[in-house]
Amino acid sequence: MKQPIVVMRNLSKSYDGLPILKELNLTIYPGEIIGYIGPNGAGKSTTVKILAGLITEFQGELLINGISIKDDPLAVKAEIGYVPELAALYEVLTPNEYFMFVGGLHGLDEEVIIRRATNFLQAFSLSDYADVPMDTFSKGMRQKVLIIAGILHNPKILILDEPLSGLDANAVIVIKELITQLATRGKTIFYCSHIMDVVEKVSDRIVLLQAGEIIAQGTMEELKQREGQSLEQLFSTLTQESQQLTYQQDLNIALQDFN
Ligand SMILES: Nc1ncnc2c1ncn2[C@@H]1O[C@H](COP(=O)(O)OP(=O)(O)OP(=O)(O)O)[C@@H](O)[C@H]1O
Repeated sequence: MKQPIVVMRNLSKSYDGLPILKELNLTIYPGEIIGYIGPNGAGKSTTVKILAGLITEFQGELLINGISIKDDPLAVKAEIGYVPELAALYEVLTPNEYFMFVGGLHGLDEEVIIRRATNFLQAFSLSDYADVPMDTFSKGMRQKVLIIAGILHNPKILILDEPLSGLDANAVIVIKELITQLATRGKTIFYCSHIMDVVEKVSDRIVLLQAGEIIAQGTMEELKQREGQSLEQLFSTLTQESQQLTYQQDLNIALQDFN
């Protein structure tokens, strides 16, 4: 049996006494693609910020590659690549300048940074923009740059928060393939999203989060067998049915003058 790469034990987080994450228990193995799913406000981003070492105040235990993030945050951060959902980019820089900056923070040699950046820019059809300031870039182009920056240091764990937002169909295919290929090479992918069809296609295991609690997890097949429904229906049943009804009623009221 492989050693787990991530172990969460009773991981909890509160803000002003309000519980946001409630005793999460999760064990993840190298090469797994985890689809981390939940409605807005469920606590997905809070979980990944803890995983990425950005939130250090929490209860419970988090081990990355056997090391407690509380004991050695720097060692843990070196193993993690994080692509946030709404990331700020230094727009005055070109992609190459940005990669030199990010790679430098990770202590990579210039030559390694240039080789990896050049190859990924080529794979993402961005070679022509390698030396163009990013303030003119589309949302999708920026997202590609952020993803490359997240993997430049060859992390064992890649955390992607809504990675496909703003990407066109071709880019989605490339990113999906990238995720699969990284997992084949033993990397662990922690993929947060509410876009069911993509998660269904790429994930080995789906973890459903609702109001800070893991309410179901398993492979797509296991979840389907369990409920006999598609993941989207299951997700709706498990997390959103009552909200959805309220929302439909509210929308009908809001639209009553629009006939
Ligand atoms: N710094 C903070 N202070 C107080 N409350 C916070 C803070 N950060 C997050 N929260 C609250 O924690 C809850 C979970 O937020 P989080 O961003 O983790 O959810 P999410 O599942 O990522 O949602 P989304 O899909 O909308 O990104 C929300 O109710 C949010 O208001």
